[in-house]
Amino acid sequence: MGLKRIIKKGLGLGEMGFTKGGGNINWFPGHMAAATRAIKHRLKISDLVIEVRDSRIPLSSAHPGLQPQLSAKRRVIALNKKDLANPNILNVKWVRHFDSCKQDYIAINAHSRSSVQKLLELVELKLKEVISREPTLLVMVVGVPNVGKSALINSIHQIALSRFPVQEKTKRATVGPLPGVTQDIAGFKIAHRPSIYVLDTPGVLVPSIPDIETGLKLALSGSIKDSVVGEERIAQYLLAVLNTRGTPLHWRHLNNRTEVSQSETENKHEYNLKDLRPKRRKPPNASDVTYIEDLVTGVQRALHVSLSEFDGNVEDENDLESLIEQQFEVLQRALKIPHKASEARLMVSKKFLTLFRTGKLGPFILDDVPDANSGF
Ligand SMILES: Nc1nc2c(ncn2[C@@H]2O[C@H](COP(=O)(O)OP(=O)(O)OP(=O)(O)O)[C@@H](O)[C@H]2O)c(=O)[nH]1
Repeated sequence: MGLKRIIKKGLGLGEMGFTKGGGNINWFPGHMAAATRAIKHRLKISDLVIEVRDSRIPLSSAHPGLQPQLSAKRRVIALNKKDLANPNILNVKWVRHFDSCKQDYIAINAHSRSSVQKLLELVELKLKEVISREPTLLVMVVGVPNVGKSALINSIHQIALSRFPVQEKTKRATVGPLPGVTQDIAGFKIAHRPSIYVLDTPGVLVPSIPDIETGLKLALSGSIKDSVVGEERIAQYLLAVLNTRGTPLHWRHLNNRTEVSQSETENKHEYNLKDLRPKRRKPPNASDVTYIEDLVTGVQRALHVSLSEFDGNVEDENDLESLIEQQFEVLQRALKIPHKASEARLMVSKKFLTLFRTGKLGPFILDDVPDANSGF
């Protein structure tokens, strides 16, 4: 298939931070090895683990190496960032998959209080149905980088404060999970009788990369730093995925607003796409929103036209490569990147990735649902 081949050929196997075939990655900082040992220790003393994964990559954001320890524990998989994942695929195919594995899971948005509350209800249910006499139960949050562990723990903290305001004075409760031994572990109290604490420090798992495509998916979702793989390769991969799935062919809903507001936006080349990130205090103003909407429409229109007019075969690696090359050029115009910019290709890649990662190009799930019984 064109996508698989282009990943190996066009994306420069071996030049990336991956070893051949995927394998270990050479960017893994030494201090994370110590962190992994600490996670194993905290896992031992926890009564339940919330394994956070990215809904866009429900399998690639798992950590196969730690799965034996995780599945030996009471575990709830929190498929976070559900707002960025295709709801039809998530709520039907993936739900069926996790059900068939008999694995407790819940799709959440870590920024949404009601969503996190539902997760906590499931956690309490799982703990209380088995343990009622323990005075203190511990819940640990783990996951690979950038899946939203801190966002989740912040939301849990807010909910904990509303349930047990006394925490406000002490901020954090130190709990002694083993009889007679007080451990220096801090958590937020979320339930009483038995007391349930969620540890305030998440366990950061090292992403596992069994093959190059998994590495690219992790990079696209932000679990591996862009600099390890290179923005251009990640953008190439994204274009390969979009084209082989025929996604741009669905972008027919294009209106004429881009032309209408072209003059308004032409002078705003310096607008920073970082401003797309949600801001609490200063939401983007109306003209910024219009600018982003026009940019998205322009990008979708450019990809729609280039794919629908393409007379090659996207399953053929050479054809797919030449289509992607053309698309880099049309994207440069759509993203209003000055033609002579020496770093144009890098700028195109960065802006295009930002649009995808913030969900502006629509919800997406990159992993395919595995065959029955192939694990989770
Ligand atoms: N759209 C969306 N973004 C989210 C969600 N949860 C977290 N994020 C964003 O994802 C990014 C990473 O979130 P963090 O909470 O820092 O992720 P983390 O797992 O703690 O990351 P590390 O500290 O690298 O291990 C941030 O920009 C969050 O705002 C979610 O449910 N939806």
